[in-house]
Amino acid sequence: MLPAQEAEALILEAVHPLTAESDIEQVELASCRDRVLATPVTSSLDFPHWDNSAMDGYAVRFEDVKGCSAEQPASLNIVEEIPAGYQPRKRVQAGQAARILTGSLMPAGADTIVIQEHTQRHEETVLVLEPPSEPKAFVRHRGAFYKAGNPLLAPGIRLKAPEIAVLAAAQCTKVPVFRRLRVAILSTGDELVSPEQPLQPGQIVDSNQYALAALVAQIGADPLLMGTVRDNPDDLKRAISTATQSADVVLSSGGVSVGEYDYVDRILATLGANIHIRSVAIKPGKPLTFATFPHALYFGLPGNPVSAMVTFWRFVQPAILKKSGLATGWQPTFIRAIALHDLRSNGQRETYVWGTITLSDGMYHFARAGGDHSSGNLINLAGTNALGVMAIGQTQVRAGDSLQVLDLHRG
Ligand SMILES: Nc1nc2c(c(=O)[nH]1)N[C@H]1C(S)=C(S)[C@@H](COP(=O)(O)OP(=O)(O)OC[C@H]3O[C@@H](n4cnc5c(N)ncnc54)[C@H](O)[C@@H]3O)O[C@H]1N2
Ligand code: MOO
Ligand SMILES: [Mg+2]
Repeated sequence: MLPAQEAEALILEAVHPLTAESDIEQVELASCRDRVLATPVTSSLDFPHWDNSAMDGYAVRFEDVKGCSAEQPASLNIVEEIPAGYQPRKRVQAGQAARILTGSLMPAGADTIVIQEHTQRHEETVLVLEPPSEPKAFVRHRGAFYKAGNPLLAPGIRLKAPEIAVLAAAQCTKVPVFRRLRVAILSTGDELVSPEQPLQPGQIVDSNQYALAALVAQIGADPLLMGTVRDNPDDLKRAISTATQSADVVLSSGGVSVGEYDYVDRILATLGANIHIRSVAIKPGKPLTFATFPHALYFGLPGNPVSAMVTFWRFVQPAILKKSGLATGWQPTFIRAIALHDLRSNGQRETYVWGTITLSDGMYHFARAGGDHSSGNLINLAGTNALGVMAIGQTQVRAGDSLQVLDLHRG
């Protein structure tokens, strides 16, 4: 049994992110949300594109207003009004000002903005009652935010609202992103039926297929639902072989423990897979298989519903995120929280306790889910958003103690 951290390192080491030209596709700007940028983006535009005003007020020469006060205001003649989108035609000379609105182009001759609140308007004259704090006050200068030709966005970032705003402003209408990974999902077990089938004694519904498909889609990959496979070596061999040829990552659930119908590892071996991991010292999730084929990663997840999801969150999700081309941020998010209940473990494996984190007074608190913490109990996993972690050798956490928590940030 490998310690969890060693298993994680071994898995991430075996994951090679998408890089190839053939893995890049161009998507419309309006459809690029949550995709991973594949190539650097630069712009031929400066940001701001022109010197412009940050405030509604008057464009002036600092020289003309620097000594003014309410008692001795500077009186300036207004030569022009510059609303947004208008190209100024007049040069501001000594004793003159231009009326200007936020975002509008600075007129030639002016170097400073006086905000409207510091002025009094009398028809075509403006009195400046308070000098600007410094020359160039409230002027946004061309290129101050970004100079044309420099790197604008780096590859490997997830495109969210701020990055999409940058792409739009840079007129990048077709966005180069990595293709979505294909993740094949198959469930193994003679006892499994689909949700619409009537249940006979001994049968249960294949819930893992749906849970895993949701988890895969939630991190931006495409789930391929391959259905259920009987505990029969020939069927299983055919299904695994097909899955590894049609996907980047294959997830099976069930059939990885020590029973005589647990065929997955044996079949992986006969198909020539390189089996790196057969079990990990975590609870739930001990019988986790990780193997590699030349063009696919294979995770044989345990069949118990909670074990399948815990091993997904702890090991599969970081691997898929790394493989998808993300440059950072694929590691699981562990935070510190105060336990609201006593937690127990036999200390033999790293133990994951499901529950809920809430933030109050700037501190996270972890409440253990009520009910049975069996890895077969999918009922009380619903509504949780975090896993409390107890290290190997740690047999209890007392209410009020701080503990490490895996944040599942399920939104
Ligand atoms: N003698 C031992 N027995 C077991 C060990 C062990 O070390 N020695 N490990 C236990 C642990 S831990 C786990 S976890 C399970 C893992 O078993 P498998 O991965 O082989 O899975 P199955 O035996 O096929 O099924 C286990 C359990 O999960 C249910 N299941 C399976 N697939 C699904 C599905 N798609 N949807 C919902 N539920 C599913 C299945 O009906 C079983 O109840 O092994 C322990 N045994
Ligand atoms: O993975 Mo098992 O009990 O550790 O569910
Ligand atoms: Mg089994």
